[in-house]
Amino acid sequence: MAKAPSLIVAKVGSSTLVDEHGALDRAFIRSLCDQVVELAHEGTHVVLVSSGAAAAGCDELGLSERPSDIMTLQACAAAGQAKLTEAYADVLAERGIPCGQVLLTRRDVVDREAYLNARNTLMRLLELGAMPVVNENDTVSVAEFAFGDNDMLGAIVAGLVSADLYVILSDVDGLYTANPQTDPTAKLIDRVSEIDGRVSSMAGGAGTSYGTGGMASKVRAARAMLAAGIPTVICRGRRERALVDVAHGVKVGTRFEASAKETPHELGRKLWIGLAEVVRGTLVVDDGAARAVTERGASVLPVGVVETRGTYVAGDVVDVRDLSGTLLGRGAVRYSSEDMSRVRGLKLDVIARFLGEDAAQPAIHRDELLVF
Ligand SMILES: Nc1ncnc2c1ncn2[C@@H]1O[C@H](COP(=O)(O)OP(=O)(O)O)[C@@H](O)[C@H]1O
Ligand SMILES: N[C@@H](CCC(=O)OP(=O)(O)O)C(=O)O
Repeated sequence: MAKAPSLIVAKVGSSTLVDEHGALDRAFIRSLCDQVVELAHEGTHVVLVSSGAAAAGCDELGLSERPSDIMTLQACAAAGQAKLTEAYADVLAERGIPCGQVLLTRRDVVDREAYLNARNTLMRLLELGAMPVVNENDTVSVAEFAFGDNDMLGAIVAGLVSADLYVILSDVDGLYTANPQTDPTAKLIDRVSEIDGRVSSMAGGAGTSYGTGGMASKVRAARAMLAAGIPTVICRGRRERALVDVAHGVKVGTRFEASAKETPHELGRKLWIGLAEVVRGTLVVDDGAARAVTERGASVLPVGVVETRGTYVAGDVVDVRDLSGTLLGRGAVRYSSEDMSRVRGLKLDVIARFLGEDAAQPAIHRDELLVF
């Protein structure tokens, strides 16, 4: 029998958290917390990524339907987040478990220091026997800094804490060959080992007015987890004991099994860069550099960079593309765009001679480069 996971990140969607009247479904929250407690007794910790703030806030503020303007939506999220955390905290307290609220934005994972602080907080909460409840900080996240959907936030958190398993609890049994709400012939897929264009094209948008990303965002998150070597299961959250069964290795929903080329631990640092969608520029590399990066996992050296695009500072995330424009990877660049245009095409010893030893660095170090 497979070893029980010691750390699970479980993401639960809005459509699973609210009842048919749009109010928080406390019976569901109780059953979810019961499962978390049962797993804790077995030595499996759970970090919960919970959506539902905007949905709960609509109910709290007396709005009959989900607003479409961003400011009212953010106000709903603020009102609802308080209710949501209170609901988890009350139920967990009855079971003797404290809960800690962690609200993140994409900016937090792009910034290395904030990323480490978030990780330290999550790990410390677990050490202290508390369950972290994570959500996007919707009141400050707008436009480019918004995760937009919590499926990817959950994937980022799973990478952040080097989880053994990522579970997406949704309002559907898993990934079907087509949206089962509109296609009655759609079949459930129980296992996926590679996400190609065929798999991606099966996954459509959200099924209810509460959900935001639909199956498409879950499959994107699963793809990131495959790259990180973290197995991912998408299943129906309301299925009785869904989380416990998945943790026990029962076949439930759709399982995306990682190819495990690299261990999650090794990939943890790179994942935050690869998933950061605030990309400030592009390095175009020659064929030799492209081969070195993709075949040998080498760093990108200035000598292989033929073109730099965009305006960035050292530490920003940039794309790496080959001469035909294919995206090879994404990494944290060590030069500003201004310096990059000076050093591109030069060998490190030449850069050292003209600019000093300290200035002679890889354009992107292999440890800070996620190759796709
Ligand atoms: N191929 C597919 N398989 C399963 N569900 C799909 C598929 N394509 C689209 N969907 C829709 O995705 C929905 C789940 O996503 P979403 O509504 O965002 O839920 P959540 O609130 O759990 O994030 C399903 O209810 C379904 O309507
Ligand atoms: N941060 C938002 C949730 C966004 C989101 O991704 O929702 P869902 O698609 O239901 O997981 C909220 O709490 O309302």
